[in-house]
Amino acid sequence: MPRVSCRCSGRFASWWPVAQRGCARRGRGSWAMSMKAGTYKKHWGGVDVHALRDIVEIDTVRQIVRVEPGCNMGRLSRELIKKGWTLEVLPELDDLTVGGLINGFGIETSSHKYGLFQHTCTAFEVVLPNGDVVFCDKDNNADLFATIPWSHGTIGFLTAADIKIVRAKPWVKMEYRPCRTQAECVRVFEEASRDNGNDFVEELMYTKDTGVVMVGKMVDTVPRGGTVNVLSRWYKPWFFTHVASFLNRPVGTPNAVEYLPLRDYYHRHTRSIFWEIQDIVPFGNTWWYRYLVAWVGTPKISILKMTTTGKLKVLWETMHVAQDLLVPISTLKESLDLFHDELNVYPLWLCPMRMLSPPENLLAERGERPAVAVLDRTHPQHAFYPVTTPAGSLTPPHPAEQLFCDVGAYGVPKSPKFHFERSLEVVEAFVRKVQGYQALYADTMLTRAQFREMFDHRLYDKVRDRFQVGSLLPEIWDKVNKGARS
Ligand SMILES: NC(=O)C1=CN([C@@H]2O[C@H](COP(=O)(O)OP(=O)(O)OC[C@H]3O[C@@H](n4cnc5c(N)ncnc54)[C@H](OP(=O)(O)O)[C@@H]3O)[C@@H](O)[C@H]2O)C=CC1
Ligand SMILES: C=C(/C=C/[C@@H](C)[C@H]1CC[C@H]2C3=CC=C4C[C@@H](O)CC[C@]4(C)[C@H]3CC[C@]12C)C(C)C
Repeated sequence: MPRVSCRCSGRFASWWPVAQRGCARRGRGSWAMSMKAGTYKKHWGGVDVHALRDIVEIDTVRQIVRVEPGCNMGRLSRELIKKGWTLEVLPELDDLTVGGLINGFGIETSSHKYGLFQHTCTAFEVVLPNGDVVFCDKDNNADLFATIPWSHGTIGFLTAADIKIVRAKPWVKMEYRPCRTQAECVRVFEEASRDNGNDFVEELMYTKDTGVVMVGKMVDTVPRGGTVNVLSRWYKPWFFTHVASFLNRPVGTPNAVEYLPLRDYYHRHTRSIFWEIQDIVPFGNTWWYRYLVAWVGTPKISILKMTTTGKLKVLWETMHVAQDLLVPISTLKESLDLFHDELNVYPLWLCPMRMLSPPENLLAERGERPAVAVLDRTHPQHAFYPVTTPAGSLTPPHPAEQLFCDVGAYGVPKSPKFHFERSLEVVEAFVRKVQGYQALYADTMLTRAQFREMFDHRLYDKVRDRFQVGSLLPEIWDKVNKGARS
């Protein structure tokens, strides 16, 4: 059986005894993007995968990049774009890692075409709790391949992944479409998301009724007279404030168009950590801050995490939310209303994502009728996709429901109703009702039973039994529930 990267496997001989003493975890600790450190990192044995962060190979014939799990998006975008290539889905914060995006979830503004980050992977190399190094793809160990995404390291350690690459063009032609009613915000966003001719689709909602839909296409050149905006320059305003300015244009003026360097586009939210920076450095968008301090760079999330302690930490945990909910697009209006009522946090991030059906062999094994008939097979890249996970949990609730939307709320809620735990429970109950999903980097109040209701564990349980993961590795809920993080 082919292996993705055998050179990693030698390192496990010395790691594994730690895992066998009870449980195992990766060694990234507070460097990780998850909001809080897992307390499991203190109690359970550890396996350090820090050293695995290389780009092993860029195969332009097979259109695959082979990477180790610690490689981050900042590095991948730099190396690939330099060579004229990019990932189908390249999440926007520089420090997000391949391992975290596959074992958790990864999304970007091209997800309306390609699905989640994990859908663009074609093979994984995994070290199982018994020390075996296993290769998996859609034909070999397909069940393992399907269950690694969303499994949060509870089946084994990912040591390498093959990810699809596509040709990159140097510029993104970006059109900003301001919308001034909630109905318009939903309609314009949905129409753009259903159009595969758009390379990138995103919306920032600034109030309940106003938002800017951004539609991007990769292009080779900037036409004469085209407006170029090099977003990464230190003196540029934060991206979300720049986007908000398009709402000030008089109604009826043509939509603004800008040309953004591709890599600047991808990392447009890195400098302002979406918009979290406004609560961390409230004067950070002033001209004097930019000239005196901002040129040094943005504070790293990992550093912020390590330095947020004591009362400040309690404040962040009770007065601030960071939640991403994946909901069927047909429920977008209802979701926006609920978010407004319970949280009233703006800007809100809207990112469309294509929901992909599990492969027929796995559905048949589960005794289910394939929903593939409704997939858009006219596009060659959509002909086959693996199950998302756990256990195909991200299968659309209804075959016709293929488009979902990530609604991201990051900031300090202004709703008078807001109470951290109660509001989170209300929002989670809504997401379960509409058969949506929750991102697990943030807090979840779900009980184990509710969690199993949101994420279908059938294949996941089978795979853990098959590889005798047993008590060597915890279940996902044991790692992500509120009590397991501090
Ligand atoms: N646009 C996007 O998609 C964005 C996504 N995010 C979120 O951030 C997360 C990614 O952040 P990042 O800091 O890279 O990842 P994390 O270190 O936060 O890891 C996320 C999860 O994946 C597990 N994991 C990571 N690497 C491996 C591996 N090699 N083998 C097995 N399990 C692994 C971690 O286990 P353990 O806890 O044991 O280390 C953890 O449970 C995503 O899961 C996503 O939800 C955040 C911002 C933007
Ligand atoms: C998942 C998505 C986006 C998420 C980001 C907005 C959040 C991911 C990690 C979050 C943070 C981690 C740690 C922090 C330290 C604290 O002291 C302050 C807050 C924060 C910086 C926090 C801020 C929000 C995140 C960056 C989408 C794109 C799918």
